[in-house]
Amino acid sequence: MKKNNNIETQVIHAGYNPLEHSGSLTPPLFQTSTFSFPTAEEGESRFAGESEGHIYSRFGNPTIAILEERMAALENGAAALAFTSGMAAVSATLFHLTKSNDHILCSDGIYGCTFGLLQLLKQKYEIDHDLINMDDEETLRKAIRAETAVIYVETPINPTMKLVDLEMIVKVAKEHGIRVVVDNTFCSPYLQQPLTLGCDYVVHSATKYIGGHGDVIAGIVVGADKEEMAEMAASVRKDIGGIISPFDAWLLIRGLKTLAVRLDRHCDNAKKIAETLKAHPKVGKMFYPGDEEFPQYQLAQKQMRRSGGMISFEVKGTKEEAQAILNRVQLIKLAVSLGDTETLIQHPASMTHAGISKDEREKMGISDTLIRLSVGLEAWEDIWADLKQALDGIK
Ligand code: MET
Repeated sequence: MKKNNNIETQVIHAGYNPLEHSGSLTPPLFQTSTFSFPTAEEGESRFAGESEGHIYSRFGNPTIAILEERMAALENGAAALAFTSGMAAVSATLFHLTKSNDHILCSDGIYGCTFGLLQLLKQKYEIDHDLINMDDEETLRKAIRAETAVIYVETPINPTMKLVDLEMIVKVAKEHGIRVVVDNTFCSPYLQQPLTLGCDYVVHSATKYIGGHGDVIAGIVVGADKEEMAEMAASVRKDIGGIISPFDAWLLIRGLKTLAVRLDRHCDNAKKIAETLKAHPKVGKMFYPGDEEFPQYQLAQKQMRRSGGMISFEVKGTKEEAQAILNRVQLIKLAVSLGDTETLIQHPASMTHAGISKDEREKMGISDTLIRLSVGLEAWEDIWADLKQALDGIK
Protein backbone atom coordinates (compact mmCIF):
# COMPACT_ATOMS: atom_id res chain seq x y z
CA MET A 1 0.00 0.00 0.00
CA LYS A 2 1.13 3.54 -0.75
CA LYS A 3 2.85 4.95 2.35
CA ASN A 4 1.73 8.55 1.92
CA ASN A 5 -2.00 8.04 1.66
CA ASN A 6 -4.28 10.67 3.16
CA ILE A 7 -5.11 10.22 6.83
CA GLU A 8 -8.76 9.37 6.02
CA THR A 9 -7.40 6.33 4.14
CA GLN A 10 -4.66 5.48 6.63
CA VAL A 11 -7.11 5.18 9.55
CA ILE A 12 -8.71 2.29 7.64
CA HIS A 13 -5.75 0.59 5.95
CA ALA A 14 -2.38 1.48 7.49
CA GLY A 15 -0.45 -1.39 9.03
CA TYR A 16 -2.70 -4.19 7.81
CA ASN A 17 -2.86 -6.37 4.72
CA PRO A 18 -5.74 -8.92 4.75
CA LEU A 19 -3.81 -11.21 2.41
CA GLU A 20 -1.26 -11.81 5.17
CA HIS A 21 -4.09 -13.03 7.45
CA SER A 22 -6.14 -15.58 5.46
CA GLY A 23 -7.90 -12.72 3.65
CA SER A 24 -9.69 -11.59 6.81
CA LEU A 25 -10.94 -8.08 6.01
CA THR A 26 -10.98 -7.23 9.70
CA PRO A 27 -7.71 -7.63 11.61
CA PRO A 28 -7.82 -10.85 13.64
CA LEU A 29 -7.92 -10.81 17.41
CA PHE A 30 -5.00 -12.84 18.79
CA GLN A 31 -6.48 -13.39 22.24
CA THR A 32 -3.52 -15.29 23.62
CA SER A 33 -1.12 -14.79 26.49
CA THR A 34 1.79 -16.74 25.02
CA PHE A 35 3.19 -18.10 21.73
CA SER A 36 4.60 -21.57 21.19
CA PHE A 37 8.10 -21.93 19.77
CA PRO A 38 8.85 -24.50 17.07
CA THR A 39 12.14 -25.45 18.79
CA ALA A 40 14.07 -24.68 21.96
CA GLU A 41 16.76 -23.02 19.81
CA GLU A 42 14.20 -20.72 18.20
CA GLY A 43 12.86 -19.82 21.67
CA GLU A 44 16.41 -18.99 22.77
CA SER A 45 17.02 -16.86 19.72
CA ARG A 46 13.75 -14.92 20.18
CA PHE A 47 14.65 -14.15 23.80
CA ALA A 48 18.09 -13.05 22.64
CA GLY A 49 16.44 -10.69 20.13
CA GLU A 50 18.15 -12.53 17.27
CA SER A 51 15.03 -13.67 15.48
CA GLU A 52 11.65 -12.14 14.81
CA GLY A 53 8.53 -13.69 16.27
CA HIS A 54 6.31 -13.31 19.27
CA ILE A 55 7.15 -14.62 22.73
CA TYR A 56 4.56 -13.49 25.26
CA SER A 57 1.78 -10.89 25.02
CA ARG A 58 3.34 -8.60 27.65
CA PHE A 59 6.18 -8.07 25.16
CA GLY A 60 3.97 -7.75 22.08
CA ASN A 61 1.18 -9.45 20.15
CA PRO A 62 0.14 -9.46 16.46
CA THR A 63 -3.17 -7.60 17.06
CA ILE A 64 -1.38 -5.00 19.17
CA ALA A 65 1.30 -4.70 16.49
CA ILE A 66 -1.33 -3.78 13.87
CA LEU A 67 -2.66 -1.01 16.13
CA GLU A 68 0.86 0.24 16.80
CA GLU A 69 1.79 0.31 13.13
CA ARG A 70 -1.42 2.16 12.29
CA MET A 71 -0.88 4.75 15.03
CA ALA A 72 2.75 5.27 13.97
CA ALA A 73 1.54 5.96 10.41
CA LEU A 74 -1.21 8.34 11.56
CA GLU A 75 1.13 10.37 13.75
CA ASN A 76 3.89 10.30 11.13
CA GLY A 77 6.20 8.56 13.60
CA ALA A 78 8.75 5.75 13.42
CA ALA A 79 7.04 3.40 15.87
CA ALA A 80 4.28 3.25 18.47
CA LEU A 81 3.65 1.38 21.72
CA ALA A 82 0.19 0.72 23.12
CA PHE A 83 -0.59 0.70 26.83
CA THR A 84 -3.38 -0.21 29.14
CA SER A 85 -4.24 3.43 29.91
CA GLY A 86 -3.25 6.94 28.94
CA MET A 87 -1.46 7.35 32.27
CA ALA A 88 0.51 4.14 31.67
CA ALA A 89 1.63 5.66 28.34
CA VAL A 90 2.57 8.98 30.00
CA SER A 91 4.43 7.34 32.89
CA ALA A 92 6.30 4.91 30.63
CA THR A 93 7.42 7.83 28.45
CA LEU A 94 8.65 9.87 31.40
CA PHE A 95 10.39 6.86 32.98
CA HIS A 96 12.01 6.21 29.61
CA LEU A 97 13.25 9.76 29.15
CA THR A 98 14.34 10.79 32.64
CA LYS A 99 16.59 9.73 35.52
CA SER A 100 17.11 11.04 39.05
CA ASN A 101 18.08 14.72 39.25
CA ASP A 102 16.64 15.49 35.82
CA HIS A 103 14.10 18.25 35.32
CA ILE A 104 10.86 18.32 33.33
CA LEU A 105 9.41 21.57 31.99
CA CYS A 106 5.64 21.50 31.58
CA SER A 107 2.93 23.65 30.10
CA ASP A 108 1.12 25.69 32.77
CA GLY A 109 -1.80 23.32 32.78
CA ILE A 110 -1.94 19.55 32.61
CA TYR A 111 -4.41 16.78 33.38
CA GLY A 112 -4.82 16.13 37.13
CA CYS A 113 -3.28 12.64 37.15
CA THR A 114 -0.30 13.78 35.05
CA PHE A 115 0.19 16.44 37.70
CA GLY A 116 0.01 13.67 40.31
CA LEU A 117 2.62 11.62 38.42
CA LEU A 118 4.98 14.63 38.42
CA GLN A 119 4.63 14.91 42.20
CA LEU A 120 5.44 11.20 42.53
CA LEU A 121 8.52 11.52 40.28
CA LYS A 122 9.70 14.42 42.40
CA GLN A 123 9.06 12.90 45.81
CA LYS A 124 10.28 9.38 45.13
CA TYR A 125 12.83 9.72 42.33
CA GLU A 126 14.11 13.30 42.64
CA ILE A 127 12.96 14.27 39.17
CA ASP A 128 11.98 17.92 39.46
CA HIS A 129 9.54 19.91 37.32
CA ASP A 130 8.22 23.40 36.68
CA LEU A 131 4.95 24.43 35.12
CA ILE A 132 5.44 27.55 33.04
CA ASN A 133 3.49 29.76 30.70
CA MET A 134 4.87 28.83 27.28
CA ASP A 135 3.32 31.74 25.40
CA ASP A 136 6.59 33.53 25.24
CA GLU A 137 9.93 32.22 23.89
CA GLU A 138 12.00 34.24 26.36
CA THR A 139 10.14 32.83 29.38
CA LEU A 140 10.73 29.34 28.03
CA ARG A 141 14.44 29.93 27.49
CA LYS A 142 14.83 31.30 31.01
CA ALA A 143 13.10 28.29 32.57
CA ILE A 144 15.44 25.76 30.95
CA ARG A 145 18.04 24.31 33.32
CA ALA A 146 21.13 22.25 32.58
CA GLU A 147 19.14 19.29 33.99
CA THR A 148 16.07 19.82 31.78
CA ALA A 149 15.60 16.55 29.92
CA VAL A 150 12.02 16.89 28.72
CA ILE A 151 9.53 19.57 27.72
CA TYR A 152 6.09 18.08 28.30
CA VAL A 153 3.04 19.87 26.93
CA GLU A 154 -0.63 19.42 26.37
CA THR A 155 -2.12 21.42 23.53
CA PRO A 156 -4.97 22.21 23.85
CA ILE A 157 -4.48 22.05 27.61
CA ASN A 158 -7.07 20.07 29.59
CA PRO A 159 -9.46 21.76 30.48
CA THR A 160 -8.53 25.40 29.82
CA MET A 161 -8.04 24.85 26.06
CA LYS A 162 -4.90 27.03 26.05
CA LEU A 163 -2.56 26.19 23.18
CA VAL A 164 1.19 25.81 23.06
CA ASP A 165 3.06 26.83 19.91
CA LEU A 166 4.78 23.57 19.02
CA GLU A 167 7.06 25.00 16.33
CA MET A 168 8.45 27.52 18.79
CA ILE A 169 8.95 24.86 21.50
CA VAL A 170 10.74 22.55 19.06
CA LYS A 171 13.07 25.32 17.93
CA VAL A 172 14.15 26.11 21.52
CA ALA A 173 14.28 22.45 22.64
CA LYS A 174 16.51 21.42 19.72
CA GLU A 175 19.05 24.11 20.62
CA HIS A 176 19.41 22.43 24.02
CA GLY A 177 19.03 18.77 23.04
CA ILE A 178 15.80 18.50 25.06
CA ARG A 179 13.12 15.99 24.12
CA VAL A 180 9.61 17.34 23.42
CA VAL A 181 6.65 15.19 24.46
CA VAL A 182 3.15 16.27 23.43
CA ASP A 183 -0.10 14.95 24.84
CA ASN A 184 -2.21 14.96 21.67
CA THR A 185 -5.35 13.51 23.28
CA PHE A 186 -7.63 16.51 22.66
CA CYS A 187 -6.80 16.62 18.94
CA SER A 188 -5.99 13.09 17.78
CA PRO A 189 -3.68 12.82 14.76
CA TYR A 190 -6.56 13.89 12.52
CA LEU A 191 -6.40 17.45 13.87
CA GLN A 192 -2.75 17.84 14.82
CA GLN A 193 0.51 15.97 14.15
CA PRO A 194 3.22 17.14 16.56
CA LEU A 195 5.89 14.79 15.16
CA THR A 196 5.51 16.41 11.76
CA LEU A 197 6.39 19.70 13.48
CA GLY A 198 9.58 18.17 14.92
CA CYS A 199 8.40 17.01 18.36
CA ASP A 200 9.94 13.75 19.59
CA TYR A 201 7.07 11.87 21.24
CA VAL A 202 3.30 11.97 21.17
CA VAL A 203 1.25 10.44 23.95
CA HIS A 204 -2.47 9.74 23.88
CA SER A 205 -5.16 8.69 26.15
CA ALA A 206 -6.58 6.40 23.47
CA THR A 207 -9.64 6.08 25.69
CA LYS A 208 -10.82 9.32 24.09
CA TYR A 209 -11.03 10.12 20.33
CA ILE A 210 -8.85 7.17 19.23
CA GLY A 211 -11.30 4.62 20.65
CA GLY A 212 -14.18 7.03 20.30
CA HIS A 213 -16.93 4.86 21.76
CA GLY A 214 -16.40 5.07 25.52
CA ASP A 215 -15.67 1.37 25.88
CA VAL A 216 -11.89 1.13 26.27
CA ILE A 217 -9.24 2.46 28.65
CA ALA A 218 -5.98 2.64 26.70
CA GLY A 219 -2.91 4.72 25.90
CA ILE A 220 -0.48 5.12 23.02
CA VAL A 221 3.02 6.52 22.66
CA VAL A 222 4.37 7.35 19.21
CA GLY A 223 8.03 8.24 18.78
CA ALA A 224 10.01 9.83 15.99
CA ASP A 225 13.03 7.57 16.48
CA LYS A 226 12.81 3.84 15.83
CA GLU A 227 15.78 2.86 18.01
CA GLU A 228 14.59 4.88 21.00
CA MET A 229 11.17 3.26 20.69
CA ALA A 230 12.74 -0.21 20.52
CA GLU A 231 14.67 0.63 23.68
CA MET A 232 11.48 1.80 25.39
CA ALA A 233 9.69 -1.43 24.40
CA ALA A 234 12.56 -3.55 25.67
CA SER A 235 12.93 -1.69 28.95
CA VAL A 236 10.08 0.20 30.58
CA ARG A 237 7.22 -1.48 28.78
CA LYS A 238 8.52 -5.03 29.11
CA ASP A 239 9.77 -4.75 32.67
CA ILE A 240 7.16 -2.44 34.18
CA GLY A 241 4.42 -4.01 32.08
CA GLY A 242 1.31 -2.06 31.20
CA ILE A 243 0.84 -3.25 27.62
CA ILE A 244 -2.69 -2.98 26.22
CA SER A 245 -4.76 -6.18 26.05
CA PRO A 246 -5.25 -7.72 22.58
CA PHE A 247 -9.03 -7.21 22.77
CA ASP A 248 -8.67 -3.53 23.66
CA ALA A 249 -6.20 -3.12 20.79
CA TRP A 250 -8.77 -4.73 18.49
CA LEU A 251 -11.45 -2.30 19.70
CA LEU A 252 -9.13 0.64 19.04
CA ILE A 253 -8.39 -0.59 15.51
CA ARG A 254 -12.16 -0.74 14.99
CA GLY A 255 -12.69 2.73 16.48
CA LEU A 256 -9.87 4.28 14.46
CA LYS A 257 -11.53 3.44 11.15
CA THR A 258 -14.09 6.21 11.72
CA LEU A 259 -11.71 8.71 13.36
CA ALA A 260 -11.85 11.20 10.49
CA VAL A 261 -15.63 11.16 10.05
CA ARG A 262 -16.21 11.27 13.81
CA LEU A 263 -13.82 14.17 14.31
CA ASP A 264 -15.40 16.17 11.49
CA ARG A 265 -18.79 15.73 13.14
CA HIS A 266 -17.40 16.53 16.63
CA CYS A 267 -15.88 19.72 15.17
CA ASP A 268 -19.08 20.73 13.31
CA ASN A 269 -21.20 20.18 16.41
CA ALA A 270 -18.78 21.99 18.73
CA LYS A 271 -18.71 25.02 16.44
CA LYS A 272 -22.51 25.27 16.46
CA ILE A 273 -22.72 24.77 20.22
CA ALA A 274 -19.96 27.31 20.90
CA GLU A 275 -21.64 29.98 18.77
CA THR A 276 -24.93 29.56 20.59
CA LEU A 277 -23.48 29.01 24.04
CA LYS A 278 -21.44 32.21 23.90
CA ALA A 279 -24.60 34.32 23.63
CA HIS A 280 -26.30 32.78 26.68
CA PRO A 281 -26.60 35.28 29.56
CA LYS A 282 -25.39 32.75 32.14
CA VAL A 283 -22.17 32.02 30.26
CA GLY A 284 -19.07 34.01 31.23
CA LYS A 285 -15.71 33.35 29.59
CA MET A 286 -15.69 30.66 26.95
CA PHE A 287 -12.58 28.70 25.97
CA TYR A 288 -12.85 27.26 22.47
CA PRO A 289 -10.06 27.51 19.85
CA GLY A 290 -12.57 27.99 17.03
CA ASP A 291 -13.92 31.23 18.50
CA GLU A 292 -12.47 34.25 16.68
CA GLU A 293 -12.15 36.04 20.01
CA PHE A 294 -10.14 33.17 21.52
CA PRO A 295 -6.73 34.74 22.30
CA GLN A 296 -4.86 32.01 20.42
CA TYR A 297 -7.27 31.77 17.49
CA GLN A 298 -4.46 32.45 14.98
CA LEU A 299 -2.26 29.74 16.50
CA ALA A 300 -5.18 27.31 16.38
CA GLN A 301 -5.65 28.09 12.71
CA LYS A 302 -1.98 27.43 12.05
CA GLN A 303 -1.45 24.36 14.19
CA MET A 304 -4.74 22.46 14.11
CA ARG A 305 -6.66 21.22 11.07
CA ARG A 306 -9.94 22.16 12.79
CA SER A 307 -10.95 23.45 16.24
CA GLY A 308 -11.84 20.16 17.92
CA GLY A 309 -14.80 18.94 19.90
CA MET A 310 -14.01 20.39 23.33
CA ILE A 311 -15.43 23.56 24.87
CA SER A 312 -14.90 24.92 28.37
CA PHE A 313 -16.85 27.83 29.82
CA GLU A 314 -17.34 29.69 33.05
CA VAL A 315 -20.78 30.10 34.52
CA LYS A 316 -21.71 33.60 35.69
CA GLY A 317 -22.40 32.71 39.28
CA THR A 318 -21.14 30.34 41.93
CA LYS A 319 -19.72 26.83 42.11
CA GLU A 320 -23.15 25.66 43.29
CA GLU A 321 -24.76 27.16 40.21
CA ALA A 322 -22.21 25.42 37.99
CA GLN A 323 -23.05 22.16 39.76
CA ALA A 324 -26.77 22.87 39.36
CA ILE A 325 -26.27 22.98 35.58
CA LEU A 326 -24.58 19.58 35.70
CA ASN A 327 -27.47 18.25 37.78
CA ARG A 328 -30.04 19.53 35.30
CA VAL A 329 -28.72 18.02 32.03
CA GLN A 330 -30.57 14.97 30.78
CA LEU A 331 -29.41 13.96 27.29
CA ILE A 332 -25.89 15.16 28.05
CA LYS A 333 -24.19 12.77 30.44
CA LEU A 334 -22.52 13.93 33.62
CA ALA A 335 -19.22 12.06 33.34
CA VAL A 336 -15.48 12.62 33.02
CA SER A 337 -13.66 11.43 29.87
CA LEU A 338 -14.11 12.91 26.42
CA GLY A 339 -14.18 12.12 22.72
CA ASP A 340 -17.07 9.70 23.03
CA THR A 341 -20.15 9.51 20.82
CA GLU A 342 -22.18 10.84 23.79
CA THR A 343 -21.88 14.48 24.84
CA LEU A 344 -20.22 14.57 28.27
CA ILE A 345 -20.11 17.35 30.83
CA GLN A 346 -17.99 17.64 33.97
CA HIS A 347 -16.68 20.03 36.62
CA PRO A 348 -12.84 20.04 36.41
CA ALA A 349 -12.22 21.65 39.83
CA SER A 350 -13.99 18.82 41.66
CA MET A 351 -13.45 16.01 39.14
CA THR A 352 -10.63 15.66 36.56
CA HIS A 353 -8.40 18.21 38.32
CA ALA A 354 -9.50 17.61 41.92
CA GLY A 355 -6.08 16.15 42.78
CA ILE A 356 -4.48 19.56 42.24
CA SER A 357 -4.59 22.09 45.10
CA LYS A 358 -7.03 25.00 44.71
CA ASP A 359 -4.07 27.36 44.59
CA GLU A 360 -2.38 25.51 41.74
CA ARG A 361 -5.70 25.07 39.95
CA GLU A 362 -6.30 28.79 40.00
CA LYS A 363 -2.84 29.45 38.57
CA MET A 364 -3.79 27.09 35.74
CA GLY A 365 -7.03 29.00 35.16
CA ILE A 366 -9.36 26.35 36.54
CA SER A 367 -11.96 28.22 38.55
CA ASP A 368 -14.78 26.66 40.57
CA THR A 369 -17.29 27.86 37.97
CA LEU A 370 -15.52 26.25 35.02
CA ILE A 371 -17.42 23.55 33.15
CA ARG A 372 -15.92 21.26 30.47
CA LEU A 373 -18.05 19.96 27.64
CA SER A 374 -17.04 17.15 25.28
CA VAL A 375 -19.39 17.65 22.36
CA GLY A 376 -20.65 14.33 21.05
CA LEU A 377 -22.09 13.11 17.79
CA GLU A 378 -25.80 13.65 18.49
CA ALA A 379 -27.81 16.28 16.54
CA TRP A 380 -26.34 19.58 17.72
CA GLU A 381 -29.85 21.02 18.13
CA ASP A 382 -30.65 18.32 20.71
CA ILE A 383 -27.39 18.91 22.57
CA TRP A 384 -28.10 22.64 22.61
CA ALA A 385 -31.72 22.20 23.73
CA ASP A 386 -30.54 20.19 26.73
CA LEU A 387 -27.74 22.58 27.61
CA LYS A 388 -30.04 25.58 27.23
CA GLN A 389 -32.71 24.19 29.54
CA ALA A 390 -29.97 23.43 32.11
CA LEU A 391 -28.57 26.97 31.86
CA ASP A 392 -32.02 28.59 31.85
CA GLY A 393 -32.93 26.69 34.99
CA ILE A 394 -30.43 28.40 37.23
CA LYS A 395 -31.41 31.72 38.75
C1 MET B 1 -10.43 10.13 36.05
S1 MET B 1 -10.66 11.76 35.60
C2 MET B 1 -10.33 11.97 34.00
C3 MET B 1 -10.30 11.25 32.78
C4 MET B 1 -9.81 12.04 31.58
N1 MET B 1 -8.39 12.17 31.53
C5 MET B 1 -10.49 13.41 31.48
O1 MET B 1 -9.85 14.43 31.40
O2 MET B 1 -11.69 13.44 31.45
